[in-house]
Amino acid sequence: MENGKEQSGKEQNGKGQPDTPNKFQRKALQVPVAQEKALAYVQPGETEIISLKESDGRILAADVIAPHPYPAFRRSGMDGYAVRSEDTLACEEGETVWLKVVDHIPCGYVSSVPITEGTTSRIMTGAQVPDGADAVVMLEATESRSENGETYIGLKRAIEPGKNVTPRGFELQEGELILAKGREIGPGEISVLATFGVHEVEVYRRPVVGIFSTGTELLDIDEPLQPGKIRNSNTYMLAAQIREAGGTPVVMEAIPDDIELARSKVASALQEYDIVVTTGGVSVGDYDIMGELVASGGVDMLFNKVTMRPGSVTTAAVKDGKLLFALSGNPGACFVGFLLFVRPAIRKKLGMTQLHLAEWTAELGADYSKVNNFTRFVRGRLGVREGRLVATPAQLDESSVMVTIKDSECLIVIPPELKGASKGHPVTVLVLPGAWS
Ligand SMILES: Nc1nc2c(c(=O)[nH]1)N[C@H]1C(S)=C(S)[C@@H](COP(=O)(O)OP(=O)(O)OC[C@H]3O[C@@H](n4cnc5c(N)ncnc54)[C@H](O)[C@@H]3O)O[C@H]1N2
Ligand code: MOO
Ligand SMILES: [Mg+2]
Repeated sequence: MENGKEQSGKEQNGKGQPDTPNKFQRKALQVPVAQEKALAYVQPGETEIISLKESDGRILAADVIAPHPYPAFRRSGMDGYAVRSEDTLACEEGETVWLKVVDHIPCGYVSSVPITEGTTSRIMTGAQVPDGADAVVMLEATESRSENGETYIGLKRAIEPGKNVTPRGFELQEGELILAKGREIGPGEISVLATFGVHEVEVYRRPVVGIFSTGTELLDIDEPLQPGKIRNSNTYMLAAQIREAGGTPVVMEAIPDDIELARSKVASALQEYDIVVTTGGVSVGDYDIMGELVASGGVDMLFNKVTMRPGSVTTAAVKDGKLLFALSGNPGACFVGFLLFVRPAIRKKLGMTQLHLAEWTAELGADYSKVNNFTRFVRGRLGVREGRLVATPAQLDESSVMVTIKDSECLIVIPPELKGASKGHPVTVLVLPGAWS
């Protein structure tokens, strides 16, 4: 049963918990409106300077400009001989052109012998092409002979100017923008930064995100199962999601459904961490303390209902400019609530520009019949059929269902006006982090 906890809560209501009169009246915001409302409180955070060696996955906080051209010198693309192309023109008349070898140029060595008419230097891939030469002939295209202690190489084919020579600045010119602020550092970025000797980088500090779950039913993951109780999976799922988003999770102990305990925990967490995320207790049940906490002052509520499923009860508040996201306890809703609201906030704090999940268009892989007044974000798999992207909804996609989260590659967006959708219908999909990338 999807909302079992609220039902048991109601049974216990007989023990005398009065209902708060207006706690059921919530104004539902559209997802983009709610997202913007929360994101308005987020500014890119502080920056720090770290070693490039440790920078994988971090976000650049400043533009990086090329301090020199790259390549910085004319570079040979082959093992062979550096020549003046005009010396090889005679090959066009069928002659073998013989050139005297005047130097031997390994990588890292700069020849002081310029190439003049009738001469050549043996050169290796990656070495600086000597002055005077404008092409490199591959070793395989040459023959050699020795005469009076000198080596000559013979060429049978003319070579065009520039052949096998990478010009200075071919990849980047001095002063060109290498990487813009807001860029995530990955292997390619590390390669380019290392090339330019940028051994330290200014990056945004990872936002520290405090997490705690609420629920008297929660056991920690190392505890044996007890009647009526469940293990706390949301906290650890969220910690992983926070890490993926670029934040540093701080796992706090779960608390029972005690509003005063939650209040003090929220207050101290908001002082200590950049963002606070809770799960559970945001609906209208008797023990849904987070909904009540947010509505009862101490923090400014931004919203407590969003026109989405799962996660309709996703709640957000702000205190001294810091965001509190109170996500649903239902694992599916917690997962989606994080992706739509918390992840973009972490990414904005990190100075990233692409805050939201990538949006693609796909064909629905199976009929989807559930109708709702709210936009559904249905867990699904992505595949390609006859060259077209296909998104297939999970068999079990209820908010309370945990097990299909692990199989999801996207969230299929089913707006209410579709009234369900049949197989083949074009749908927007939000691609989950890590899926297909
Ligand atoms: N009368 C109504 N009942 C419900 C409504 C409603 O509008 N009216 N909304 C439903 C929707 S939608 C959702 S979603 C849930 C939201 O529930 P809460 O956010 O209040 O969460 P809880 O009541 O604390 O728990 C719900 C469910 O999730 C389990 N849970 C909680 N924390 C964790 C955790 N850390 N790890 C794993 N699972 C967790 C909990 O045991 C419950 O089964 O309310 C509906 N009801
Ligand atoms: O918040 Mo609930 O099912 O809409 O997931
Ligand atoms: Mg509840």
